[in-house]
Amino acid sequence: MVYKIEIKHQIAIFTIDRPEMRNAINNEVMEGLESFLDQIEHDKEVAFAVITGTGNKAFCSGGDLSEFHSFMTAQEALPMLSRMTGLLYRIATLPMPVIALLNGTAVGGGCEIATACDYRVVSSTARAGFIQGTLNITSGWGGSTLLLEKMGRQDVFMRFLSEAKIYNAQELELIGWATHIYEGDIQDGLQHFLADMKHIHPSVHRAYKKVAIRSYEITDLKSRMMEEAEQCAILWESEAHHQAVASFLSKKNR
Ligand SMILES: CC[C@@H](C(=O)O)C(=O)SCCNC(=O)CCNC(=O)[C@H](O)C(C)(C)COP(=O)(O)OP(=O)(O)OC[C@H]1O[C@@H](n2cnc3c(N)ncnc32)[C@H](O)[C@@H]1OP(=O)(O)O
Repeated sequence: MVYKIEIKHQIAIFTIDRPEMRNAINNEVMEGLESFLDQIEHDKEVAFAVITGTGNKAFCSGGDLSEFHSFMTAQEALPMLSRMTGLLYRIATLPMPVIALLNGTAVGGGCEIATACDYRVVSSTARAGFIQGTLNITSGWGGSTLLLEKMGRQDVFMRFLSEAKIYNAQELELIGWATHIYEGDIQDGLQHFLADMKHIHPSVHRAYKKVAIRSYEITDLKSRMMEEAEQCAILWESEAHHQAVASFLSKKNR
C-alpha cells in the first residue's frame, strides 16, 4: 500500500506513503486519493481533512517521473494530467477545511496539491516550489490556476511560478503561501494549528468553506484548471521536456 487513510477524532488524514520516492504520485496513490475523497465527501462527522506524507524529507515530489516518462505526446500525457486536475478540484471544493501538513519538501505537483488545500501548515525545515519550469513544462494539475485564484498578489505568485525555484519555510510564510510554520513534532504542529478552531462546531467551518469557494462555479474554475492541464500537455511533448526528465532519471539510475 502506498498510502494510508485514517479517520480519528473527526479528522480524516490521507498520508502518501512512498518516502523512498519522496512521496511521488503514481497511479496507485491517485486511486488512494480518489477513495479518500469518496469516503469523506459526504461524511458530516469529518470536521477537518488533512493531506500529508510519510517521513520528514518530502511532503510530495509531484508526479512519479519514472512512471510518467513513458508519455511522449500530449494525447498520452493529458489523461493523467486531467485526472489529477479533477482530484485537485475535488480537494479544493471539499465541504470541510482541508489542511496540507507539510512534513517536508513539496515540489512540482506536490506544491499543487498543497495549494489546493485551504491551509498549508509547514515544518520549519520544509521547502516548496513550482519547479515545473525546470522541466520545460508548466504545472499541469490545475495548481497555478488555484494559486492565482486563491493567493493575494499576482506579481508575487507569477514570480513564484516563473522562477521555478524552491523557497524555504520562512520565504513561504513571507509571500503568504504558508499559513503556519511549526517546529519539531508534526502531530504537535497540527494540534497547535487546530487548537483555536477545534472548539468551534464543524458546521461553522463548513459554512465558511462554502463562502470561500462560492465563486468557483460562477467563474468555472474547473474548466480553467483543465485548460492549464491542456497547456501543460502541449509542452509535455517537447524535446526539451523529455531531455530534462531523462537527465533527472539518469541521476537516479547512476
Ligand atoms: C507530472 C506532473 C507535473 C505537474 O503537473 O506538476 C509534475 O509534478 S512534474 C514532477 C516534478 N517533480 C520533480 O521534478 C521532483 C524531482 N525530485 C526532486 O527534485 C528531489 O527528489 C527532491 C523532491 C527535492 C528530494 O531530494 P532528495 O531528498 O535529495 O531526494 P532524491 O532526489 O535523492 O530522491 C530520492 C529518490 O526518490 C526519487 N524521486 C524523487 N522524486 C521523484 C519523482 N517526482 N519521480 C520519480 N522519482 C522521484 C529519486 O529519483 C531518488 O530515487 P533513487 O535514486 O532510486 O533513490
